[in-house]
Amino acid sequence: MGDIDPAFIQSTEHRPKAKVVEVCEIPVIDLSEGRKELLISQIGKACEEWGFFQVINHGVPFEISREVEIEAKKFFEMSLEEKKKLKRDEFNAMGYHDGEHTKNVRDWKEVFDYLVENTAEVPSSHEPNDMDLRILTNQWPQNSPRFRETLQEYAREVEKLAYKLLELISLSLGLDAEKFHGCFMNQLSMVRLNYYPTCPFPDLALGVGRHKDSSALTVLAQDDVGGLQVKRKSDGEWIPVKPTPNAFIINVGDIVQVWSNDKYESVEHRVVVNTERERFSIPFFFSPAHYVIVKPAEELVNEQNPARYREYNYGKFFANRNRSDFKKRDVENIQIYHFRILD
Ligand SMILES: O=C(O)CCC(=O)C(=O)O
Ligand SMILES: [Fe+2]
Repeated sequence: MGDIDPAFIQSTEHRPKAKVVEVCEIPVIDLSEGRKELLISQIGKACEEWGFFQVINHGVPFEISREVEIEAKKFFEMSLEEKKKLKRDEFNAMGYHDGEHTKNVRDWKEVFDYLVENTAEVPSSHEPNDMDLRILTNQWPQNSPRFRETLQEYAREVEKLAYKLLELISLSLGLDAEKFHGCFMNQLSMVRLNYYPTCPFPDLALGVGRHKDSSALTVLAQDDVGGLQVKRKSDGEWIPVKPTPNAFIINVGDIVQVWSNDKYESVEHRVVVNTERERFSIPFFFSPAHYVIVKPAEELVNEQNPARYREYNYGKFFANRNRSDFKKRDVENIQIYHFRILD
């Protein structure tokens, strides 16, 4: 490859530094810990201090994770022509995509997205008064039943883990374990296969630009290459998340930030690429149904601690994001702070 397409170039302030210190500060939490109170406090502390943690002994069978990795690799090795048969578009956001923009700069990656439920209703448009709905549907490659079966099985397993984590997070906030479970009936949760090819310009481009996840929480599997960086809350430094074998990385998404009324923050993260090794990662975005109204939990709001967010409709937020993920636009896409009530 010769010159870099300018669409990929990050502005100077957002370019990755050539040298990053290899530190592993993100807490690692053992979910097989039998003392539940201890587990809840570890999770609460990690959510407060980092918005990120890793889990081990999480119950997702290793073989399933391994098989998904193999299927993901095979998928992205297919010709562009084959992959483009499953291309996602403005009407159906599920399938293959290689032109995603984060904050209006193109990401150095290819993705394949699928819903945990095979279909899901979403608003037809981001316009607040447009009540029309449409159906998103998974797109699967033909002649590859194994791909579909493996990915669906994986989604079911990770979903179980996501519910378990949501319970622990709710308990850590002093809320009922199942306080938010109802929001995930008709969920919009999806799994993304991320493929980051090697990049001849790793100092200019990013695999994914800095962003916060709009999910309630994200359960991410990464391979052993590394590249994910988290913005440390204490000083704004970008801290690499060192790959831990058989661990999942969990991060608080925008929805938990709002539900917790800012006790937990959806922290910015990004992915750096490199010249030597391609990388795969698989996030599961645990997200509610389109009709869910997201607002701070009433138990956490009082006169001393008033609600810090206006309520919003998750489906409209999703539709808005989706619109701007596709092409470079002149304005910043929708962000959770747009709903913040200013003091
Ligand atoms: O690849 C990764 O490690 C993280 C990807 C990510 O943040 C995302 O897809 O939202
Ligand atoms: Fe993310």
